[in-house]
Amino acid sequence: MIKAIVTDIEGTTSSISFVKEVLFPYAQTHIAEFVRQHQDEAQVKTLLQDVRDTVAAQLTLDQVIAQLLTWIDEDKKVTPLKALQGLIWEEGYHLGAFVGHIYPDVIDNLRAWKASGIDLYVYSSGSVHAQKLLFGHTGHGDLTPLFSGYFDTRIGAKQESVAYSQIAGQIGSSPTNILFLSDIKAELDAARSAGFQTLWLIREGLIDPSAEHRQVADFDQIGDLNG
Ligand SMILES: CSCCC(=O)C(=O)COP(=O)(O)O
Ligand SMILES: [Mg+2]
Repeated sequence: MIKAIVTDIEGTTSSISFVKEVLFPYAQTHIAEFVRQHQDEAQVKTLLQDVRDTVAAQLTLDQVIAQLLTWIDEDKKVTPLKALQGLIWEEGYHLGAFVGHIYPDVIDNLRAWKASGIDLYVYSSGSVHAQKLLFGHTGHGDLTPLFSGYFDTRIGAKQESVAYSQIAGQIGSSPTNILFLSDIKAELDAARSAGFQTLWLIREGLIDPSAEHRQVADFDQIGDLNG
């Protein structure tokens, strides 16, 4: 019996190209100016300190910015970078520079699952703030009322099973009653190790019926979860 669904974003609810060709370049373009402008504000100050704590205490502001740009290039899921990206994307959403991409098959299925009593959660490397912005500013309106909670790297890395145990604890459900959706096998392996049920989204490419996790091309193929 599925009582809760936890979904990944990039490659699962939303296209990889939206994240890699729209969101990441926007952060890349604006991060230096954003950091310089907001460096004395408490939230940004703490995040810049987190970068120094991760790399080296004596980094100058220019060196911190250079490190952040390197992490963006390398798609590193480092918590202070992900938090800063969220703050920068907030400006982008509010200026109308982009809207959050959601695959059309996602919306009706999320609504149907929620209507059937299944609680919906998000787990992404993007910060919780960035997740709420994306689902709050989609081409299909504000989808945040569908979700009961959000998790990011502050609860743990997505390829570590302990993160999923923590999530199950916070949801307050047995892991066996939680379904995790992702496009990344290592994340699905970690979730399964924690006892979750899993589904592998293959948005582009061929479905392999013999794969270790059941593969689907989109949310429509998932079908009736508790039927
Ligand atoms: C919250 S939208 C931006 C997604 C993001 O920053 C990212 O790194 C993608 O991570 P995911 O865990 O959703 O694959
Ligand atoms: Mg993903």
